[in-house]
Amino acid sequence: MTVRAPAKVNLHLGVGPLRPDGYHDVITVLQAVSLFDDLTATALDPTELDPTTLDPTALDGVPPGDQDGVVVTVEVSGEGADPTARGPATTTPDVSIVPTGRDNIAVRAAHLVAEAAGITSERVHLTLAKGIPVAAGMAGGSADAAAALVAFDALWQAGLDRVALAGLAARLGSDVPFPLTGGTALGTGRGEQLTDVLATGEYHWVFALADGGLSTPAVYAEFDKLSEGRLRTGPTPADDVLAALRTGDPAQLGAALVNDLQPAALRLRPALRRVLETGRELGAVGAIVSGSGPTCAFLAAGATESVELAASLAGMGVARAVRRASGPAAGARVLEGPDDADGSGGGP
Ligand SMILES: C[C@](O)(CO)[C@H](O)COP(=O)(O)OP(=O)(O)OC[C@H]1O[C@@H](n2ccc(N)nc2=O)[C@H](O)[C@@H]1O
Ligand SMILES: Nc1ncnc2c1ncn2[C@@H]1O[C@H](COP(=O)(O)OP(=O)(O)OP(=O)(O)O)[C@@H](O)[C@H]1O
Repeated sequence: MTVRAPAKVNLHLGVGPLRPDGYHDVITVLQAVSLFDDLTATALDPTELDPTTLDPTALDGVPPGDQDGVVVTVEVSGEGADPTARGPATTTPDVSIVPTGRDNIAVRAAHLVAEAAGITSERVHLTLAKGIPVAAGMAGGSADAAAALVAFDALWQAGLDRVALAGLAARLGSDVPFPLTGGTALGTGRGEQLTDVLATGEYHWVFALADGGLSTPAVYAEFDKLSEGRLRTGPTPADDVLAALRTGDPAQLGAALVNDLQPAALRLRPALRRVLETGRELGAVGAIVSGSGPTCAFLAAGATESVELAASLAGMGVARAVRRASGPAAGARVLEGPDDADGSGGGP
């Protein structure tokens, strides 16, 4: 079974002061965009993990005590696939590499579904075909976690409803509930409490991907440093973005984009300033760091303009890669088969 889940961009990210629990209250407007991760879950015969025949790397990261119960192995391709995965261990942790053991967020999602469904012994192999850049502020891990919740709920016939899935999602991360639903939504609390917003129109985005990732906690910590000594009340409300979304006018939305984490991301990655300026000079109607960065998101006036903007940005050589996407995109859903590779659900 394959489940496809979308990336996100924060159209508004208002951040309040640090809370006692280590999180920040936020008011955010999230839009799902058409960059996807595809998660394929294949149930294995338990003998396929027989220790005498098993690939010795298949249980990497699985504590010995857990190897008789629910075992989920992971293989990654695309963005974040570790070229040295089978080579010697390195000492420098790289946030832009996707882990394949128990710390992969999709595996953590599988264990939560197993717990909720009373599953104690299953073997499943996951392949993650990642189109969403890693540690890039586009919620790629969260998309995989959402996809895993949907996949394991179906595979193990757990019968979890949307509310139950959203509850498990919030336990996995603040960004995880959103890719379950997709579209455009308002997030409050630490970002996990979602409500629908009235949005019209289709928006054409260009994303400038950066070399290496940025750690979300590090960016929030930098935000705290920058806020020191300033009187901060709650997070800034999203009124301008919400009003722009009702009009469907990209220029109005572009002018209303807000990201309170942007100064922190720019402090950690000063080179992003130049990327944002370049996009603006090339005619983007909006330019912003996506979430905790380091991806820069540019809103184009329309589809044609986005093609031109992407080509020009790529030509300027300011980014590792440039991707076009449109929003809002659908939330996590099962692909019906090979004919559904475009994610349309196989409908007419
Ligand atoms: C930057 C955003 O992507 C914007 O949507 C999110 O706020 C981050 O969401 P996420 O990656 O799912 O983050 P979580 O896994 O929940 O939290 C990771 C860490 O980020 C920081 N964090 C996250 C969310 C939040 N509202 N306040 C925080 O301070 C905390 O240090 C936390 O320990
Ligand atoms: N399935 C996964 N895909 C990507 N990263 C994962 C996954 N599982 C665990 N991780 C780890 O999570 C970290 C954050 O990766 P992710 O791609 O979700 O970042 P992000 O897009 O910046 O997150 P967000 O926008 O939600 O703050 C990475 O450093 C990575 O090592």
